[in-house]
Amino acid sequence: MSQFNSSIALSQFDAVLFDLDGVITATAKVHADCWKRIFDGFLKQRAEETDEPFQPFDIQNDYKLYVDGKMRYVGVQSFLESRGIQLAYGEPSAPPGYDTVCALGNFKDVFFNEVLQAKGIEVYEGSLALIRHLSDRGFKLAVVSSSHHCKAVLKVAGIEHFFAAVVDGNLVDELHLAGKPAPDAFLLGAKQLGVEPKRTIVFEDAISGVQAGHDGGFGLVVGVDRKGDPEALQKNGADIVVQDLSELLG
Ligand SMILES: O=P(O)(O)OC[C@H]1O[C@@H](O)[C@H](O)[C@@H](O)[C@@H]1O
Repeated sequence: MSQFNSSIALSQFDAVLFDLDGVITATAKVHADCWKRIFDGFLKQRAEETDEPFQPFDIQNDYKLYVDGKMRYVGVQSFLESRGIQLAYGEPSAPPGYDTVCALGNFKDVFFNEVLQAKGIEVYEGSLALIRHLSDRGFKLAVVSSSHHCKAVLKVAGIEHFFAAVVDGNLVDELHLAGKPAPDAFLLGAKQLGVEPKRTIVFEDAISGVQAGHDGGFGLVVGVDRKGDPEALQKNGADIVVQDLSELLG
């Protein structure tokens, strides 16, 4: 029997669904930094207008709990709600700005594109090694990400050929699916691969992502702890937690 590591038998599974940002590529940090930049600008302006103290966006807390893994505008809404701030939703076509949920999300996207252009994309070595290992052994692989940049990131990283299906933010929008923490995007990934959720492994670094994997009834949800908080992933649905995917190569 082929072993994943001492406790996971590969023969129990046919497929693997990977989140992108923070699991395959180091782009979770880029997203988090860009969100901080945009929310801090917004919160500073609001503090001046309302005479209330400026309480900055905290990546460790605010990003992790309210934004990480979620669809762009859902993340904005979720964070604003946590601060008791009401803002009109606006239109996805809105120019970047601070006046609506969509404008804030679009503003962040401007920064994200700039940083990506300037810094490029880092693929985690351990993730690439595991992807190669699974691909060589005939596993069906897919990427399931909330990001609209998912396909571009996979392409620039030169790894798109490993994946038989990609469910990204564009497809979630197009099909009007509920984004993570709802399991719909992962379930669509499994459907596109033609596999049973029970025989599929999910890899996720976000709280919203392990919740989605758990609620989708997947055979194994692996939490990838890039933020030094394995308990948060375990509490929200991860069956096991690793620091790096290379740990599963045994
Ligand atoms: O704005 P995008 O690129 O569509 O990304 C949406 C979300 O994608 C997720 O993968 C990230 O964890 C979030 O930080 C990000 O907000």
